[in-house]
Amino acid sequence: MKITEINIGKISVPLRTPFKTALRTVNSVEDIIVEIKTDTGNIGYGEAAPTGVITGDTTKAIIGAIEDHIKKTIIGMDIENLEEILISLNTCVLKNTSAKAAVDIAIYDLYGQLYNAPVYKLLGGYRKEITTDITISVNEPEEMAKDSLDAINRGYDTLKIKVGKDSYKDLERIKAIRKAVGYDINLRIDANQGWKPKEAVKILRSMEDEGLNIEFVEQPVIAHDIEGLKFVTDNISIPVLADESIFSPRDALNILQNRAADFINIKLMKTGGIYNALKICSLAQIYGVECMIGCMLEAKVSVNAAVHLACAKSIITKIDLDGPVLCSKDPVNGGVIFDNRNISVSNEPGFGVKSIDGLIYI
Ligand SMILES: C[C@H](N)C(=O)N[C@H](CCC(=O)O)C(=O)O
Ligand SMILES: [Mg+2]
Repeated sequence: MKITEINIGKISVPLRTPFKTALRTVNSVEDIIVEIKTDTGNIGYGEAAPTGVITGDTTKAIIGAIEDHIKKTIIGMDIENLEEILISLNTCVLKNTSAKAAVDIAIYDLYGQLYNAPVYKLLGGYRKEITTDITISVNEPEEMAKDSLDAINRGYDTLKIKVGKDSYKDLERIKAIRKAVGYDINLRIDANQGWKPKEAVKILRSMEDEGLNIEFVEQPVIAHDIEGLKFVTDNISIPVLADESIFSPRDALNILQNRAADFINIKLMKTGGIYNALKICSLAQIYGVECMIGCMLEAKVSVNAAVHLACAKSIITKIDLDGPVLCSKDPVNGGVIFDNRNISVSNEPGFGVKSIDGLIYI
């Protein structure tokens, strides 16, 4: 099964409500779709999210990396030689993890089709169903409490609450949400780098003192400040999850060796796809550190791949794959099935994506 063609397209999917974090406000998913064709007539699909503020990857940079570097490197290669393709993909251009993720996902899709097996089975086949949380955007406390109740009415029992913007309001935000939802609902918080280390410790200790029962805090401080991250981890009881601080397996190893965080958030857009995500899973397993699988604002093509990875690996114990359910519609035909918070894989070969509505080729 040889790669003959790589096509690039765009999708635009409006969100149900604006997505707001300490880093950005977004109204729609505007992602790049990669379609890889082979001499056997098989098609593999991948997706890249241009989350410039986190990955540095803009729409044009993603297209440029694929057009100028990746295409000429992997066209003609045989899907049977998975390792060779993925090493070539990862070395033909530095960084550009979102472009690499889209291509890596399409390659794994084809690899599954080649062996007529769903990817989660090829990678470990640990389970067939997972349960995702849902994100509550950062807003005024009352609005966040209302959004939290709406999410519970949609069937979610774990809320990932965005904080870190106008941080003097963060304690009030969590108090308002806890009061509204009660103590049977699981609350995790994500500051998206919004706090300074000492500020983070102060805010999180007051949440502890108020008995707000937070499952974990995600990325309290700026991504490059690993010492600051460790300071927070060492000075609060709430577990700390590293997100923007970890892109590569090397980043993960550094955090693991320094015990700078309690958990790791793996996102395919940061790792450059499944190939490097698997290495992070292995490192985390060695250190006994559980992982979350997360996503950017992504539709179901790349989230589909993340679901397969999560179903394959036991070290992934926390799921934040709510991209598709934040969207007002699902343009992807085939693939994993979302039933509110429950997501299940099917036995279709590869990732099972059949077609994508509204795909505009560029
Ligand atoms: C969508 C997901 N639940 C999430 O919150 N991801 C963010 C980054 C998303 C973005 O800005 O596109 C995160 O975990 O930091
Ligand atoms: Mg995060």
